[in-house]
Amino acid sequence: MDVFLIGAFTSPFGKRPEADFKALTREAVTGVLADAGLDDGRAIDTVHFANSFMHHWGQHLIRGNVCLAPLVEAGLLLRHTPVFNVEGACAGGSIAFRGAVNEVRAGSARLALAVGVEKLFDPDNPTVMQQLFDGGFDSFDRDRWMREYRDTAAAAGFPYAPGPGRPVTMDTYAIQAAWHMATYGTTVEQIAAVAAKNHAHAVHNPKAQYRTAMTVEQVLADKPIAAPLTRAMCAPMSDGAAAVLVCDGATLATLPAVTRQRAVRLRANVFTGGSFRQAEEPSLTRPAVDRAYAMAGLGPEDIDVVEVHDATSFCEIYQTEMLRLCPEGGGGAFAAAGETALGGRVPVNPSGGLVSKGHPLAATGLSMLTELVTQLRGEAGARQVAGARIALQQNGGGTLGLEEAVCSITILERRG
Ligand SMILES: CC(=O)CC(=O)SCCNC(=O)CCNC(=O)[C@H](O)C(C)(C)COP(=O)(O)OP(=O)(O)OC[C@H]1O[C@@H](n2cnc3c(N)ncnc32)[C@H](O)[C@@H]1OP(=O)(O)O
Repeated sequence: MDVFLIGAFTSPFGKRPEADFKALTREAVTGVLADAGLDDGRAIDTVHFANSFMHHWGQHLIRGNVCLAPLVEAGLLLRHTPVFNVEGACAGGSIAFRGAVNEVRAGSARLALAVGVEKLFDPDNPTVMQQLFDGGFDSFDRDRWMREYRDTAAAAGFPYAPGPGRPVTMDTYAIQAAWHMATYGTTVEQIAAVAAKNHAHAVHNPKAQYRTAMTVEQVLADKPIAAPLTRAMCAPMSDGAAAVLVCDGATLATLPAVTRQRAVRLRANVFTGGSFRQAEEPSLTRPAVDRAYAMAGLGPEDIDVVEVHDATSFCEIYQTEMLRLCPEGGGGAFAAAGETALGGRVPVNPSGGLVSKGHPLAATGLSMLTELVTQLRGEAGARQVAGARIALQQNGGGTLGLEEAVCSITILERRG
């Protein structure tokens, strides 16, 4: 059954101590309804709600129900609308999207909403991310997995040394970056070129957390986080929310003409799950994207615009390889040659990516979809990819060993 994205919305991302979870949820839901041209959400049959960190702020269970209750009270959603709470770290929003899509496909909903809401920035506890991942990683035997890459990384001149002031996520990506440099000859300048490209893209994204262009030299000179990564190559701590509304073809036919015209078709949605053996295999992205290409009857050469999970700028290099947009090991040179910049062969992260746009975990996957829907509608203004018809999202979540625990690939197509 065809599934259509009829609304997509992302709140401004950033350090937003003024906005609590309910306020961010309201922003996302009212925003997506307005985007879809709906006066209210009373026709929504089901809501899938993603969050990872609300426990830190005192809300452990039924997180979405609590955040959505004021909207039910205000008459924006029907009483008794079911809410499904999901958690998938940085891919939580994509998991919520999958839930909404599956309900439409199964016929249990005609109109389904996916929402992701997150608050990471705590002025009273700036190391909250570090604490969460450190606790979780103990049970994943992190050191055993890091050892697999550590020797190669050391040979590249970047021996792993645990340090304060950063979460272990940045360490795992630093080690992978060093391994890539040693194995393929990728340079730190190429990683910095990816960061500089995304910071330049974010200048044109009014919702982005950081909208200041940076040169390669400025990126390299920024605060060291975990060698070879500097701060300007790392996703920041962010608050924000995003939402996507999906429906079936029969429902689409009943909606206002402007909503129908701006609707985007889902061509493929594939997930893969992590294992403890990832260090011995290609990333989760490779099997996921191969299935997605087969499902859509498309290949990498058909993709016009991409949003990838650049938790660090190194990740973008690796993911462009795993998505088959360039040869394995060639991601650094591909980016440095401008192929992934706006105006290049296949623009990647026109939104600015996680590094500049921000990375409020559970909202991230849905914000990527918002960007791609905006691009396919031709509404992205100064960051528009000319003639974009097919778009691809890659969103990773959590970490098992050294790679993600969840990978989501979504392919979207412009209608008409
Ligand atoms: C495993 C998965 O599930 C997959 C994943 O995605 S893992 C990723 C999950 N996210 C993370 O782990 C977050 C990683 N990032 C961090 O922990 C921190 O941002 C950091 C350690 C990299 C830097 O922390 P810090 O040094 O304390 O910097 P911070 O105080 O936040 O920022 C200071 C200034 O630097 C600048 N800055 C920070 N990050 C920046 C960035 N990415 N780009 C540009 N400028 C930046 C800003 O001017 C900022 O000023 P504001 O406070 O006004 O925003």
